[in-house]
Amino acid sequence: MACYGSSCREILLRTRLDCRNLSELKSNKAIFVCHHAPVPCQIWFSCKGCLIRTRSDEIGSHLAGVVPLSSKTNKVTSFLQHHKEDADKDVKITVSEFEENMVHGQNLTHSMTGDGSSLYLPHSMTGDGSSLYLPSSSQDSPFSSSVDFLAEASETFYLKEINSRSYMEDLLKKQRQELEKMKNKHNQIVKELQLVQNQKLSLERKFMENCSTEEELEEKIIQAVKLLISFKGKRDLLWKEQERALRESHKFQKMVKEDVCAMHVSHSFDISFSEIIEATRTFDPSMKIGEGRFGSVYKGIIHHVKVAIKMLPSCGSQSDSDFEHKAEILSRVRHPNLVTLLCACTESRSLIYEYLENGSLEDHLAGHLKSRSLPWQLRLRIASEICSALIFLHAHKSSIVHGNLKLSNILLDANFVSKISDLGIKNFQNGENPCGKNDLEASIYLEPEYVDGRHVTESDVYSFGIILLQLLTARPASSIIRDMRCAMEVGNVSTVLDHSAGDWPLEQVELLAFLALRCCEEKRLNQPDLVAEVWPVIEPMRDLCTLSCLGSTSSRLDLTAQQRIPSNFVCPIFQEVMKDPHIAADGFTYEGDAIKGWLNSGHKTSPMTNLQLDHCDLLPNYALYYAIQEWQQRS
Ligand SMILES: Nc1ncnc2c1ncn2[C@@H]1O[C@H](COP(=O)(O)OP(=O)(O)OP(=O)(O)O)[C@@H](O)[C@H]1O
Repeated sequence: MACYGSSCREILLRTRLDCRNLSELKSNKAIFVCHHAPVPCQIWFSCKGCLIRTRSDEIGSHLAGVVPLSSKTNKVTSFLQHHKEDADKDVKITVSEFEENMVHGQNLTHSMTGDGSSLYLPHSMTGDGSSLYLPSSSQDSPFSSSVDFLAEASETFYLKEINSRSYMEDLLKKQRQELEKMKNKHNQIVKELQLVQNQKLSLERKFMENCSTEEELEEKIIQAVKLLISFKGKRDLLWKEQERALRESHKFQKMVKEDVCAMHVSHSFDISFSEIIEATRTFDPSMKIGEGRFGSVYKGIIHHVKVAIKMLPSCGSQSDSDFEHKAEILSRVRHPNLVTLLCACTESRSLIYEYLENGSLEDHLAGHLKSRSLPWQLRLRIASEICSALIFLHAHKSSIVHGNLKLSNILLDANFVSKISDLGIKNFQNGENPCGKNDLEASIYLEPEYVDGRHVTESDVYSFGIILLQLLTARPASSIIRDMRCAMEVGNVSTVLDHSAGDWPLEQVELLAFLALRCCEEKRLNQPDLVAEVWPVIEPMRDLCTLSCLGSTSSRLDLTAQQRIPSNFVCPIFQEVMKDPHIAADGFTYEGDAIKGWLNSGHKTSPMTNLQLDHCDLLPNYALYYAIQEWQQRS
């Protein structure tokens, strides 16, 4: 028997009895209990089911009372169950219990627990205050019965313990499984947490990057805004400068117009010879443009206007008034595609024309100029312009016939707008006809029926046919009709085309070639009518060219003329870029003021074709207006 510290509120009783020596108690506790328990208490010491000693052996007392075990069974069992913690462990009786039993003089029964340990049972446990009788090892001794009972109880207890243990083990197993699950879950959560932390880190990194990008962008925005502000300032300045320049330009244009008007109004050849000398720097060779059958041509500036001065040879019998009169009549014939006769100098028999900067069609098609070859779009447009001018002339009340139409007389202005020159020049020749058969070059353009020396409109149609063929082929006029006819017969116009003009639209080309050959018919009667047959074919081609030029930024026409003013932006009457374009009944677009002025002055015909207008209504051409605006902003 062992006792753990007196401060401990419980006494652990354990009997370690040596069965080999039954006469002596070895356990100090047992000895203590034996000595200190109240005398009336009966104490049995047992070991492994054997009664080894009673206190009577020690103190010579005898049993105070024997209580039959059977009547006490329940209470003992419950006591045992109550106090037994584990079969292998000690049985505990609290000090208070023990002392109480000691104080009240209750008997303690020291009983076996089945494993050799001993137990004191207070008498109170028997329920009636009598002490527990534990029979001896003999069959019928009370101690022996007690041991059986204890064994039985222990067995029951053991079984219950086993059940409880298996239950506990199951429980434990489940709890372990739960724990395992929890662990797995925990691990999973830890992993997820790790993942989230990684994501958080990368997000933080991105956030930092974004922050720095944002700062950079902000910086850039600030710089861009500063730039914008400075650009706006510059733009405002430029606008002001542009306005000022425009005002000056308008002023200048007004001056020029006034000068030109002054020339027109006078119509009296008030250009003196000294002015001609001044303009030509005394006929400086560097001012000479060329020499024709009707005289030399010089360039010069008169009244701020660039002009071409044609010095006619002295006209013999032709009087000054005759010269002046003829010049005056010619100067009144105005068309956008006719070179305008501005004034004349009777003194020197000079005719002063508007100056066209881009030379003649002959120069371009014969490759005399170093500039690029004319693209097909421009050639088709030129064809329509010449046709338009001829229709205008032929529709004139006196039916004006040019009579000297050829490539060298088709001039191109700064915008590559074509104009027919030398109109009526033959009227200044006395008697002799400069376009006689002896002039080989000029004769090629003459119709075969030209025999009587009298030109008729059909002569111009024939010449126009030759010019059309030359525009298509750029071949010499001498063999051009034959060449084209051959090509048409074998159905291969392409072989005679001038491919330096680009990819011709063959469908249109064939139409035009067919029309040109009809113009070149030997019999006048077989020639087509310009208004009824030629114009309806050529006009759509002109529109096609305009679309093609506008649509294709890479076209060669653009290369040559885009930097210049697009011809359709220029008013055919004012010859200026239009500010307020209006479409008239003839389908042409004019500057609003120009066409209104034309109509208000009593004209009922088209300024372009001289044909009667169906009506005098005008329609604003907004599409062209916006195109001009856009172009002006770009350039
Ligand atoms: N208004 C003009 N602007 C610019 N150049 C012109 C003008 N008129 C004529 N020329 C140029 O002057 C040159 C001579 O022209 P001109 O009309 O006198 O002779 P031609 O047309 O060559 O032959 P022809 O005398 O048979 O008509 C040509 O090269 C022509 O391009």
